[in-house]
Amino acid sequence: MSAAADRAALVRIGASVRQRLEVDPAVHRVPVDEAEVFVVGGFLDATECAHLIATIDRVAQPSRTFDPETGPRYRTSYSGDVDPNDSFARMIERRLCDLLGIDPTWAETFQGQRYQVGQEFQAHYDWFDPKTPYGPGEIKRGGQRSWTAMAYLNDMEEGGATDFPDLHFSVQPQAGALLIWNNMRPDGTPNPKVRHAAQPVTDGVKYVITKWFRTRPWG
Ligand SMILES: O=C(O)CCC(=O)C(=O)O
Ligand SMILES: [Fe+2]
Repeated sequence: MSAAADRAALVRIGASVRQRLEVDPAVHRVPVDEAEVFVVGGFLDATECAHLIATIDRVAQPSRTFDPETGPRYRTSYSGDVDPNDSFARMIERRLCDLLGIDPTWAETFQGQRYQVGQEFQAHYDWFDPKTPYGPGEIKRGGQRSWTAMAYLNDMEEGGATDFPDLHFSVQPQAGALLIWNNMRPDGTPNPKVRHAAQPVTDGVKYVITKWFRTRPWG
């Protein structure tokens, strides 16, 4: 797959998801100019959040990152992949993929993540940099990460926000809310403005579940 073909595919997936989300009355666009960010309140109900939290507690291990250069404090949360054959996870996956209009085979397995007091995920991009040692391999295996969808599984009154420093906004976790953003610009190139961080948790435990969509079938 050539870089140009991938870029054209990223333009297409950017446009198709944008058009679908913009006409969905449950979806709200975050008013920022330099990136496409959407929120959906109540995407998951309380029972679904509780079920996913229990799943994360079963699979969570100290988080890893792709980049071996990152320091020890870079991603201190615990995370783990949700069993892709779990029927409950598949039901949530179908709902999410239907919302975005992307086939589930184009997305990575759900990753659950848990942050205890003091834990964080420092500022990063979800898109792959082809200049890193792991970038070309990932891009070969399903292509660039196009959209990210992340659901909060519990409320946090303070601490643990998802912060987009270059877009000047942050989102405080609310149980069941879904945050969706395009990692690319509409022209299919990586968006330098979508850098984001999970700020340190100051009280309680934060749980999220994330799905990263690619450019073509993954895996
Ligand atoms: O936990 C958050 O608020 C952000 C998580 C994140 O950036 C990711 O999973 O890629
Ligand atoms: Fe991220």
